[in-house]
Amino acid sequence: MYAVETIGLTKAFRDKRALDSLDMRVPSGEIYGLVGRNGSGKSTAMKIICGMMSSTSGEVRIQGEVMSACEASPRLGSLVETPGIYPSLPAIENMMSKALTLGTVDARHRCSDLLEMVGLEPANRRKVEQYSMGMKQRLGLALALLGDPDILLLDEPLNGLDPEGARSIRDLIVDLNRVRKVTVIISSHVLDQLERICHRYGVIKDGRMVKEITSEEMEEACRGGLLISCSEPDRALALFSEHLPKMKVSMLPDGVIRIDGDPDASAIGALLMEKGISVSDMHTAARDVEEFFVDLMRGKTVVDPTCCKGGSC
Ligand SMILES: Nc1ncnc2c1ncn2[C@@H]1O[C@H](COP(=O)(O)OP(=O)(O)OP(=O)(O)O)[C@@H](O)[C@H]1O
Repeated sequence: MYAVETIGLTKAFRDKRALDSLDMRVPSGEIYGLVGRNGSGKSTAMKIICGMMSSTSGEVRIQGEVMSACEASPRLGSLVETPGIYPSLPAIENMMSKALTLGTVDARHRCSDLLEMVGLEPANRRKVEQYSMGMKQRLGLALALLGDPDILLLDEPLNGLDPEGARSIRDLIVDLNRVRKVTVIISSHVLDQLERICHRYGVIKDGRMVKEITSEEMEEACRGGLLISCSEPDRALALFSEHLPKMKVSMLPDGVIRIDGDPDASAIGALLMEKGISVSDMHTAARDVEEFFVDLMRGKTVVDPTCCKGGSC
């Protein structure tokens, strides 16, 4: 059973399909990065999953249970768009207001604990309108955690944060996942931020899921391969196709041959020598992770189906 699953989720705004039969599967206990270019449908998916918006068709399941339109699961906390913050109140009063709505037991203690956990001072009487972007994000996170959710939905929580602020929010997310076993769905187009914390990624384009991929599969796909410059690249390419049928071999525009994955360089060198092809250069090179995602977001199929176990890549 998945923590969150969408099946054929579709959202049409007049002439625009923001989501087009989106299938998304988020296993329990993972940090899932929702990746896509601007306008690809990330926020729309988040809003429908957390019950802020209805879908045109399709299904959302939270922990296996089918959700009705605009129904908010009590097991889910969210930080999507501007959270329900009252700017003229201090953080603790904002927390108390939501705690009262939720009927939180021992509310003041719980609110103070959560504010401390996200790095805000519960006794600070400053109005939230005077807070920095990072402080508001922290408050939004504390509010999302008030119902003690199993699942946390965070739409661009690192937006506008300086490197230190982003790192502390990232640390907090990792901590919630590791210690409290909270499943986290986080959207961002700051790829290197996600790369540090996610177990799995869903890459969406034009409202459709292009690929769901684990971080291990991504590492494998980006591990790169062997780049070979030799005297007769065309003959070498034919040779590799014959002798290395399971390897993905391609010729780059400059005539360099690339063998993906982790081929045995010395055996390849020996094969070329045996066939009288001289090698001027041979080295391994990794594929850039950002480039990998950008290719996926553009809809390019960049993952070699032979590189992953189990066929899920
Ligand atoms: N209320 C709306 N009315 C009309 N079109 C909308 C509405 N909300 C979103 N859209 C359109 O749906 C598409 C998906 O938008 P969405 O905000 O979900 O994308 P996103 O991936 O979150 O983008 P970003 O990274 O810029 O936040 C966009 O083309 C957007 O213009």
